[in-house]
Amino acid sequence: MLSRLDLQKMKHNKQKISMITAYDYPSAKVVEEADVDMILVGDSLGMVVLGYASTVQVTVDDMVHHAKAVKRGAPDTFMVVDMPFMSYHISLEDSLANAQKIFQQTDAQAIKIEGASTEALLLTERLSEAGIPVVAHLGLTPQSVHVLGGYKVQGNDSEAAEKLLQDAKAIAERGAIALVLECVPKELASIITNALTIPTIGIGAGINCDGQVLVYHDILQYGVSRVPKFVKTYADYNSTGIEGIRSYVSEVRQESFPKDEHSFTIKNADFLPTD
Ligand SMILES: Nc1nc(=O)c2c([nH]1)NC[C@@H]1CN(c3ccc(C(=O)N[C@@H](CCC(=O)O)C(=O)O)cc3)CN21
Ligand SMILES: CC(C)C(=O)C(=O)O
Ligand SMILES: [Mg+2]
Repeated sequence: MLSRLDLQKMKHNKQKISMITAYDYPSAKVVEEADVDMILVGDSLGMVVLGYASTVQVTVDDMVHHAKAVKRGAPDTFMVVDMPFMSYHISLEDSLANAQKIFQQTDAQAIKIEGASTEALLLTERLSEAGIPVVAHLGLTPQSVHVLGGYKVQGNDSEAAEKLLQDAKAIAERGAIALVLECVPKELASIITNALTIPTIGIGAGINCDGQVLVYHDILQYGVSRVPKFVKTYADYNSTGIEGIRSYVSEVRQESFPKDEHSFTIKNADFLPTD
């Protein structure tokens, strides 16, 4: 399994890091089989697999429940788990306890927190000191969607771009092992990537990040209807899945399923009860 040192080495050697989300046992098995470098149990699970309108409703218990299933499906892959909305902004004590719960109960390799707020910076330092690796997440931070006013590209003017760079440096200084950059112009993501010794993992942040992350269901077109501009889909599960299920339904109706090969036969017909 990857370690923090391997991540830095990969950046140094310009070896790109692949990351994908997974939310349950089967998706984790598929992802580990496909040899991805890192798994993210993202709080996007609230939208993608629970059907919420945003990630704001997701709880610590939701994250633990899903991450445990992911670990069972992908025991040998580096697993990062998102800390959900408001689980690290009430008090430092609560934040540490929530991080401990997620890290210990799920057997994760790192936790991820959004933003560079006072709380996020302090927590990153305290968790790193305590032995819990932290992945940072800047740019579009979906837990703040109601403050940002939508899922929009960030760092578009000189002031916002400068703040993003300073935030990235600050969170790296506090000990973050990697930085997810979401929906940032590729030129700015490139500058931030060059300014840091820790790897950047982009989602909608261009080719010059040290790695890329996408949502499992976006890559496979699985249960999602509209996908963001930065997504490339590599399979079409919606079509093949619906097609397969339609065939099943139709064969049940036509009595062409099940056939003998899907059925059991009794060894001695004398044992059959009479009605
Ligand atoms: N399925 C899925 N994929 C994701 O990548 C994802 C989620 N869900 N849920 C949590 C967040 C939300 N994300 C999103 C959602 C929408 C856009 C989006 O529609 N962006 C516009 C650009 C808007 C603008 O700046 O004008 C786009 O057209 O892509 C971006 C990120 C990323 N995350
Ligand atoms: C989109 C990625 C970076 C994420 O945080 C998530 O899936 O929750
Ligand atoms: Mg997330």
